[in-house]
Amino acid sequence: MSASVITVETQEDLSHKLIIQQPAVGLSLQGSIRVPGDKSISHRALMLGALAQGETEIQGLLLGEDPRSTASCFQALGAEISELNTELVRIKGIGLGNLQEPVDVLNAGNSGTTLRLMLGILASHSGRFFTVTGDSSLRSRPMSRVVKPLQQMGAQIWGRKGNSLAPLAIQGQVLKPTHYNSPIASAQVKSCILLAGLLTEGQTTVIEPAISRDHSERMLRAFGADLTTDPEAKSVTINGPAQLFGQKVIVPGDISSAAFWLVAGAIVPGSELVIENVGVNPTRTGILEALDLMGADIQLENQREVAGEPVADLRVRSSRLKSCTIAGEIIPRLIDEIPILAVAAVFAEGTTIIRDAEELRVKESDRIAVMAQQLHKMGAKVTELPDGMEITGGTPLAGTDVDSHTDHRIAMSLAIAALVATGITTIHRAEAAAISYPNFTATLQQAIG
Ligand SMILES: O=C(O)C1=C[C@@H](OP(=O)(O)O)[C@@H](O)[C@H](O)C1
Ligand SMILES: C=C(OP(=O)(O)O)C(=O)O
Repeated sequence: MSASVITVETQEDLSHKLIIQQPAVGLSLQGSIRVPGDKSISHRALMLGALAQGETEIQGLLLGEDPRSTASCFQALGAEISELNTELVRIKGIGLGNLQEPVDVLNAGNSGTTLRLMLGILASHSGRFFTVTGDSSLRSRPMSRVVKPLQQMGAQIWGRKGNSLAPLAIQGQVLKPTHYNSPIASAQVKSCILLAGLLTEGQTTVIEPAISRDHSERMLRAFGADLTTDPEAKSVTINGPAQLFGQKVIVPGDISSAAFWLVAGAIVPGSELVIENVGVNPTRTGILEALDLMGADIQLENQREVAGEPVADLRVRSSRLKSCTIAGEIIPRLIDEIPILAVAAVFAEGTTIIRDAEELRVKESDRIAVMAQQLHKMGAKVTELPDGMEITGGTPLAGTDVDSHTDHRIAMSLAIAALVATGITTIHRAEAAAISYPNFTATLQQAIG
């Protein structure tokens, strides 16, 4: 209840310790909050704005570190992007095919989306040479999932471990269209190939095993690309070469960031929170379906469409949760929310089973192993499965030292768990939250009053 429940300590190595102390009288979360702009949409708006002819205006851009990485890469490629110090950003596009050859390595930082989507763009810009890298986490994440289909299109890409790990070198080529049956449901793979198809003459098609987020499809169409989708066949086709024209983009709040407050509101007794202006694109709302299955009390209010994306305010009230099984086609629609869902499961009656989520092992950290270890340290009953977790709820959590492993989603999930743990929880390397949610701690402070 008091502001001193939360303290941030900056360490000598500039990492942050987020210390959360349980007050004598239980805290609850109240009021209305806003979450920052959607990260997936922010990346795409920056990239398409850079590639389009004319000016693009983006309202509500996420000012997190990942979109900053995208912006700096596309500045190095020749786009003029206004400073990322307000959520209103203007871009003077360079026009498709006109990227400059940068004189230095492009650095995607911690962002898989930046690197994988950008690879499709770079590979199709013929006659130019590019080198790309990222931080130590990104340099260990698999790139063959995009390198292989790009090579089928004629791309020339080199890197360590059979061209699968960054740093990568790319010699841009005139590509040929492909009909790609992706073995994984990944919006990054789908988007990479569609972006490579922009400059490629003919029809480039991607088929996915399950539907993944469709922000690229929506935005490519809005910028003028000729794109068709067949939801039954789970396929998308782009007809190239395309022309893109600058647009006004309004970025809704990120449901992946809202997920922390949805779970916090559900598990902290006596809470009632409204999270305003959240994107509720059906390819992203797996978290709402999973929490509904668990008995959470969440209402969608003021549902509307904003610049081609569905948006709503989400009201959550605390309730008793029960276990559920999360597997199959829903996984790509809640993939980034699994760490915080694991926290919800700790407070649910019964055993929650999460399967078919092996993708989590190759995110910013191995999110299965890290969440299982850290929640276990706090006293939770969690068993790692090769492709998920089994979590038996009902054991109270006790505050202790936990570590984000420099993964933003882990840092924030552990902070929410700490709200219902006894004593003091110290989250090491909590600064990672700024990748997708720069004001996370301030909002946490605001919500607990
Ligand atoms: O396309 C995107 O913006 C994203 C797609 C997902 O990754 P995958 O495509 O690897 O599943 C998700 O985990 C990531 O945070 C953002
Ligand atoms: C996996 C994530 O992002 P990316 O793949 O872009 O690094 C995420 O934001 O949880």
